[in-house]
Amino acid sequence: MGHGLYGLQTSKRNNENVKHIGPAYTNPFLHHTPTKDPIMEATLWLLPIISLLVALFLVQKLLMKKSDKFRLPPGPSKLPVVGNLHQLAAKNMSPHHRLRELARVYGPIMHLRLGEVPTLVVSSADAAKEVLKNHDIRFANRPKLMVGKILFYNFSDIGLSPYGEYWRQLRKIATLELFTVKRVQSFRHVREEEVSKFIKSVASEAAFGSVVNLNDKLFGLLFNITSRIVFSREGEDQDAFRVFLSNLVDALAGFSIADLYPSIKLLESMSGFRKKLQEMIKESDRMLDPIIKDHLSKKRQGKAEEDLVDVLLRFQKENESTNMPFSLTTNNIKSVILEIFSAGSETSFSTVEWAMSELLRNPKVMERAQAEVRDVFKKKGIIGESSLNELKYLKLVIKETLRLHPIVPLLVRRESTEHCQIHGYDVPPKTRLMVNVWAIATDPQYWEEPEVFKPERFERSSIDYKGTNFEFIPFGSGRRMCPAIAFALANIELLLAMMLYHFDWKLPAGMRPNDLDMDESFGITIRRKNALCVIPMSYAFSSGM
Ligand code: HEM
Repeated sequence: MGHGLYGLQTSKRNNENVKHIGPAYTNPFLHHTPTKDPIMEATLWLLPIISLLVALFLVQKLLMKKSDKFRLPPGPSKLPVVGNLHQLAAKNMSPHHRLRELARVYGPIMHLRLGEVPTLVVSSADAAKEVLKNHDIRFANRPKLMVGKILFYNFSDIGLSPYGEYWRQLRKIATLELFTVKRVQSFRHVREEEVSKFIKSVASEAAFGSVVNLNDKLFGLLFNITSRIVFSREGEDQDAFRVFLSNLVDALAGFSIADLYPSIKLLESMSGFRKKLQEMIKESDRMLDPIIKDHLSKKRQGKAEEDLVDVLLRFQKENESTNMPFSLTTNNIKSVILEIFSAGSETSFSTVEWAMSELLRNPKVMERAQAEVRDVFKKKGIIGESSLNELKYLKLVIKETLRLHPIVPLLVRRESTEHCQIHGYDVPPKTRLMVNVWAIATDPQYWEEPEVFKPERFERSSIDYKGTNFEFIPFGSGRRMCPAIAFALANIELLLAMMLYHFDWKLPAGMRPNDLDMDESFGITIRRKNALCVIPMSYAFSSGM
């Protein structure tokens, strides 16, 4: 498939030469447009929506008749038009929690209809193996969510692009160029410098016995590391990016009204979702256009160290000059950068925050992990990445964190391309797939005391991150599994090791370990609802380390 399919070159918002002009930047997400006449507006909204819903109901009736001959998986009864949306929204629980509850009633292979979208929800290791291994190719596609169309330049990132030649080529660049172990190692000095700045900043607060908001500090750190790796700059506009990221995560969930009723194109504009995404792409262009321009300028030519934007531009140039059938437009490159940037900061930051939360709630585990880090670093006399391989227990702590808090608990949405049978049930084409990896990783069928944080459970186990042990697949499995595991672990391991080496950590006055809340914010990723606030006490500075 040619790249022309993926670039929206004709549209104004995707004009690669677009420049940010006009007055000083204001964050579009923090402003509301005042409505003129709410009653009139509501009436104008309702009439077409009701007619559309009635039409949709009739179409669904027809479709249901057609699908009678199928043996669909079990699931809760469906209401006209909304399907099972009301059951998913009930109890105000995050989707992965609610889906686990429903799976306990209807079984590990469950059929839902979310709006008009048929959805298969898989909640056991056996069933996950069936869809992600035995039928991997049939579920290797991604649904065409609006966010992919607008924000990722017509699905031209890695994660949302349809299964096909373009994705294959891009995935090859990802695994052979962007996320190789060698590339990850080449950024070691970036991670070490940024983590060292972070440690100093925490130490200065520790000197006063202050309570530190780890959420803010960790986000800032991961944002800086990712900015330097991707485009060799310290992160700018951190606050605006945080809001941007939060909107992006919501949009990726696929729960916007336009994504739930994809056949009603009018809903894209009526719901305001299209407008919001268009504002986001302007914001993204405002951040990325100068970066690309800067990388193309003479200034950067001949720089010894390639960042990820350089790698992508080099690939673009090489393919153009050799007339390869596959090449990348600048919009394609921006789309990949945006994806790496979002995935790179959010996932690692949340994992470290959950790991620290679990360690604070489990002082014995904290003690053992700290003893190991301090022992290894002191013996080797090196505090940094080269000692990480010896931190066996710390690696188990990270595994156990990802078991209880897999950051993408339902995996990134997939969609079936053809009819198939899963454990005797029919799954028609264009069925969306959610694999509840959190429900599987907390299932007593596979895990003893599944709700307890116990890194030792992995001590004599061969379970790894490669996606072949289906009771533990925080990075997914199969063709579309996360290509950046080494990239993610490099950040997480170094950061945690340094935090445990340099500080003892205490909860704010009067709080006992069990008082620390572990509430998740509502959404499609697993994030802490409340910031993690702790008191660091410097440990190692006196020993000159
Ligand atoms: C703790 C950290 C991370 C976790 C838990 C995680 C998890 C995941 C999961 C569950 C998927 C979907 C897999 C599937 O559909 O089977 C995914 C896909 C992806 N991840 Fe990660 N990820 C992490 C870090 C990262 C980082 C740091 C990057 C990039 C710098 C990244 C880039 C991607 C990309 C590009 C895809 C899409 C792959 C495709 O569709 O072919 N991830 N990740």
